[in-house]
Parts: sequence; structure tokens; C-alpha cells
Amino acid sequence: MSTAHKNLSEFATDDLPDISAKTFAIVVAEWNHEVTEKLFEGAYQTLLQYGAIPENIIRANVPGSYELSYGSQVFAQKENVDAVIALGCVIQGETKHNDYINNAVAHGLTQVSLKYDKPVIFGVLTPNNQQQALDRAGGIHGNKGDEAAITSIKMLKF
Ligand SMILES: Nc1c(NC[C@H](O)[C@H](O)[C@H](O)CO)[nH]c(=O)[nH]c1=O
Ligand SMILES: CC(=O)[C@@H](O)COP(=O)(O)O
Repeated sequence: MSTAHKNLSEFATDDLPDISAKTFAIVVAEWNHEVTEKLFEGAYQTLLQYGAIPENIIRANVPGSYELSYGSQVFAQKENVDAVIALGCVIQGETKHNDYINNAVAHGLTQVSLKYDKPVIFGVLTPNNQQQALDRAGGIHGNKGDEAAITSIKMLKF
């Protein structure tokens, strides 16, 4: 189902785990910061809404989405971090550069999650243009940051 037919901020919230003592790291790409800051705000507020405390939410910035894999690994390897949320926005340009970034970060985040045996959430928008990005960062299709945060909470049930 495409996002055009599903709101990223609408999800089931029954049977969520207690996250009052859980620590979350949110790694944010600075590229397209006008979008990624909205993703961060959505993720941060969603974590608080469902029981996390501000002291247990760590934020770190990386230059671009390609660096999200390494930035997420830095936190995933920490014993006191229970889940990592990686946020970015890779807007298609004139070349295939966006494809290489998107593939690399999707693969990289998966490897980090499996290596350190903890949730590492792919909160990266891969839009064709700026408007599609804004529509998914608090716009008509909801906020990918909200979705990434609730996903991290649900994965802590495993
Ligand atoms: N064009 C976008 C980038 N490009 C930068 C890369 O992510 C990376 O920082 C660079 O290749 C150096 O390693 N990053 C985004 O997050 N979004 C873009 O649209
Ligand atoms: C996705 C990007 O890195 C972007 O800046 C590349 O743009 P372009 O393909 O037009 O060089």
C-alpha cells in the first residue's frame, strides 16, 4: 500500500510495552534539515506520548543519510541504549546518487540491527521531490518520524 493511501501517523497502539525505563537514540541526518527536523519532532513527541522520559532520549546529528549507518552503530553498541531510530530524507536528484545512498543506508541499518541484536529503525524518506517529503513529515500523509518511533516501541516487545 502506498503512503498516499495510508497515514504514517495512524497506527495500532494496543498492547504496547512499558518504555518508561527504556533508552532511545535518535540519529538525525542534517541534509534536508527542514524535513528531518520535522521527522525528529514527530519521533520525539511520539516517544514521550507513549511513556518515554526526556532524560532517556538521546539525539545525535550526522551530515547525511549515508552516515546514518555508522551513527546508528555508535549507539547500537552501547549497552544502555535499547533502540535506535535513524531519520533522514534523500530527495531524488539528477543522477543515481540517491539510489546509492538509499540502498546503502537501508542495508547498513539492517546490518547494525542484526549485529547488535536491537531495533534500529529505518526512518528515512526517499521522495522524488520536496513536496513529497513535506507531505510525509507532518503533512497530508502524516509524519514518518511518528511511524519510526512507534515501530521502535513495538519492536521492544521481542
Ligand atoms: N543528497 C542527499 C544526501 N547526500 C549526502 C550523503 O548522504 C552523504 O552525506 C555524502 O554522500 C557524503 O558521504 N544526503 C541526504 O541525507 N539527503 C539527500 O538528499
Ligand atoms: C541524493 C543526493 O545526494 C543529491 O544531492 C544528488 O543530486 P544529483 O543527483 O542531482 O547530483
